[in-house]
Amino acid sequence: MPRPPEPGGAATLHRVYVKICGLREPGHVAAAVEAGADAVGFVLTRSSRRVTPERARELAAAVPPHVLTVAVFAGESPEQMREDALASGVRAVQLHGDHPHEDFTALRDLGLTLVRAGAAGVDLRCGAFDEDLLIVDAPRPGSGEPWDWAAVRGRPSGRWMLAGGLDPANVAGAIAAARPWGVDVSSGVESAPGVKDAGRIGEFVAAARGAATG
Ligand SMILES: O=C(O)c1ccccc1NCC(=O)[C@H](O)[C@H](O)COP(=O)(O)O
Repeated sequence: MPRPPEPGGAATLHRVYVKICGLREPGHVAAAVEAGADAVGFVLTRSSRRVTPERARELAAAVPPHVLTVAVFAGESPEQMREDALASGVRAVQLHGDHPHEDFTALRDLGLTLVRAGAAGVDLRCGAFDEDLLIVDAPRPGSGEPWDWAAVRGRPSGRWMLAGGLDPANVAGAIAAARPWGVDVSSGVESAPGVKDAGRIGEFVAAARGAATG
């Protein structure tokens, strides 16, 4: 199973992992890859950013193996997620919201990287649901709404990404405030709701890479 790199130790400065989410166009996927993103996300759930599994497969096919391709779900059944994940050919699935531990267990045999995502009230231990990565997000995913990132500093453990209202201008400060292992963004790299912007994608990755976390 593909696994992302280990998080840095307590006193180790490490390269921040960067995921760009909600991509719908080949040019924006290429921009994310070119900028040096570690992961790209395709939303396969109810959203203005939704793509079909077939479209996700087309987009994922152009992504080199060192970049993780992620299908994002929220509330679908394990059967539906299995079907759509396999149809899209991604290497990771992200379960957003109130999915129970059993849903992760039901997907484990697919051999994909499992990502659990939720607001700061969820269990903040990465691996608590047998997932490989954790995203700590705003209450409304994909809304672009900032929240009190510093409030979670020191609380999540393992490979965890900060998300929710990040953009090229604030991501370095958010990293300094929360000290995450990685960051995830969607709205903050768009020029209009649901419309990605190649320039902002590049700026976001550069700003996140310019920050260090320990
Ligand atoms: O992006 C969406 O539209 C979405 C809809 C439903 C569930 C999850 C969704 N996105 C998940 C993500 O990983 C986003 O990148 C994350 O919520 C951050 O979004 P934003 O605040 O817009 O940067």
